[in-house]
Amino acid sequence: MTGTAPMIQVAGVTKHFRRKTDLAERLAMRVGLAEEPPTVHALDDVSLQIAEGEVVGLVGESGCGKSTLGRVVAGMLPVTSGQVARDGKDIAKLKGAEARAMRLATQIIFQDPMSSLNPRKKVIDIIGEAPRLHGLVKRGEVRAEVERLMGLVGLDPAMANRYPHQFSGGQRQRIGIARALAVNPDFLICDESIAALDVSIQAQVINLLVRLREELSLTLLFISHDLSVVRYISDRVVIMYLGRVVETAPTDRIFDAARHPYTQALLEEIPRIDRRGHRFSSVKGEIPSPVNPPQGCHFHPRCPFAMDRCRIERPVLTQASPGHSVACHLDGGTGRPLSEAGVTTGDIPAID
Ligand SMILES: Nc1ncnc2c1ncn2[C@@H]1O[C@H](COP(=O)(O)OP(=O)(O)OP(=O)(O)O)[C@@H](O)[C@H]1O
Repeated sequence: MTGTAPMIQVAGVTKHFRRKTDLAERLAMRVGLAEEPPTVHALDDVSLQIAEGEVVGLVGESGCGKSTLGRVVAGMLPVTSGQVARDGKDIAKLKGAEARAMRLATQIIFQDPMSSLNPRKKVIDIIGEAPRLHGLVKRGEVRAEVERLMGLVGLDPAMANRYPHQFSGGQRQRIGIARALAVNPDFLICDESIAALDVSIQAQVINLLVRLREELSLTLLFISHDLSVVRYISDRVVIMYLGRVVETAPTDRIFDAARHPYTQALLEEIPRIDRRGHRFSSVKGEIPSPVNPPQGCHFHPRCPFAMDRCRIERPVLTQASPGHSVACHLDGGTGRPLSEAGVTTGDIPAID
C-alpha cells in the first residue's frame, strides 16, 4: 500500500471493442462484401476512485459501460488507454504472486447465478473449489469451510450436497456470494447481481451484503441500472452515460441535490413515493449507439437544456462541492456554468 492511495483508482480509462459480428457478417467480410466492424466506445476517459471500506453504486442505462468498467477494475479486461490502480499500483504491471493476489482479492458476483453456477456440481464443490485450488484450505477442511461460508450467507449448511437447481433464485445468489467470499476478497463487484430477483428477495440480498460489508470490512462496487436499488447500500453513487462519468456524489446528495440533467431524469423515473419534488421530466429518447457517440456532451441530444457549447465541447468532471462532481456545462439546468461558480477539479493522486 502506498501512503494515502485510494484502494481503487481508475485514471483516464478508455476501452474500445470491435463491435460483435454474427456469422453472416464475418463471411461477408471474408469475401470482401462487408467492411470491418466499427469500434464500440465502451469507456471514454473514465476516472474515479474507491476508498477502502466504501460502497460505491455505479448507475446508468443499459449499454453505458457499467459492466465493462467493472471488468476493467477487476483486471479481467485490458484497457485501451489509461490506468487502473489497486492500492497505488498499476494492476497491468503486477506480475506473478502479486497479480494472483490481486485477482483473488477482487471478486465479481454476476447477475444470473444459474448461468455462472455449474449445474452438474454440488454446492460443496462450487464453493469449495477455489479455496482448495489456491491452497487456502486443506483437503480435509473443505467441508467445514464450505459449511461456515454457507452459514455466513444465510444458507443451511445441511444443503451442501445439493445441486444449484434445488435452490431458489435468491438462494442461488447467496451461493454465488459464498463462492466469491471463499477466497477471502476485500473488494466485491456486484454486477446487476440482484436485478433478476423479486423485489422482496432483492431487499434480502442487499441486507445480506450490508451485513457482510460490516462483518468482513468489504469494499463494494455495486452496479445497477436502477438508482433506487443502489440507494440503500451505497455511500456514494457514480452516474454513467454512454461511456462517461457524468456525476458522482455521496448518496444523499445524489437524491437531494443532483445537478446533472441526466441524473435528475433518472430520479424522475423512481416511483413518486420515493422522490422529493424534483423538477425535471424523465429522460426522453434512446441512448445513442456507442459506435458513433455524439460530439461534445454525449447527453446533449436528449438534454432539455442543451446549448450550442454542449454540442461541441466535452464537459469536464468538475467538483461542485466536496465529494460532488458534475460533468455539465450548466449548473443543474439553471444556465449558470459550473466553471463560473468557482469550482475546481479534484486532485487525483499519482499511480506508481
Ligand atoms: N466483448 C465485447 N465486444 C464488443 N462489444 C462489447 C463487448 N462487451 C461490451 N460491449 C459493448 O460495449 C458497450 C458497453 O457494454 P456494457 O456491457 O459495459 O454496458 P452496461 O452498462 O453494463 O450494459 P447492461 O446494463 O446492458 O449490462 C455496449 O455497446 C456493448 O455492446
